[in-house]
Amino acid sequence: MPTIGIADTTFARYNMGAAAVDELKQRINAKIIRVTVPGIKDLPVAAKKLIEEQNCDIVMALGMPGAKAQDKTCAHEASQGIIMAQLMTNKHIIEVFVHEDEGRDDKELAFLMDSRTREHAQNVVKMLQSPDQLIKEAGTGQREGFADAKPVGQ
Ligand SMILES: Cc1nc2c(=O)[nH]c(=O)nc-2n(C[C@H](O)[C@H](O)[C@H](O)CO)c1C
Repeated sequence: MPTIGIADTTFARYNMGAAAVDELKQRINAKIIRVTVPGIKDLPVAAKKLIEEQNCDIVMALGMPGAKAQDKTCAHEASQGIIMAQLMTNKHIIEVFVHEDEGRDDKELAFLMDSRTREHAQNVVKMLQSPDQLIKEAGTGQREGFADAKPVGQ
């Protein structure tokens, strides 16, 4: 049975961790370990600890960069930390960020935070259980949250 780590934040305006746990529980028999940290810059070490101290096979790092310029910088820094944590542990940390200004209003933002989280949870299940399914989907313009893009040149 795989162990899946979920790290989310209190800064986010939607309970992304709850959505991830709910989606995973419907789709896979796994041990799920969840932690919540204040913000996205706290996610890299939270994910690394889930892997190294809690033996997680894969981690979802869930967060919401705000709309201000300093939030965008913060998101870039957090992403770099998450990539570094992946390279240090040789495990995937699926970064699920929804920028606050991706939604036209609160309703669309909530929809996007829920749907992107759930679709990435489905990706995690595929990565663990059926990586061949991802190969079948290669180049098909998959997008998490909003509608998929159309593939070109085939
Ligand atoms: C400027 C800023 N922006 C965000 C953000 O957009 N999203 C988020 O989740 N957290 C933000 N934070 C908080 C940091 O990620 C972090 O929690 C604190 O610096 C404490 O380590 C900060 C400081």
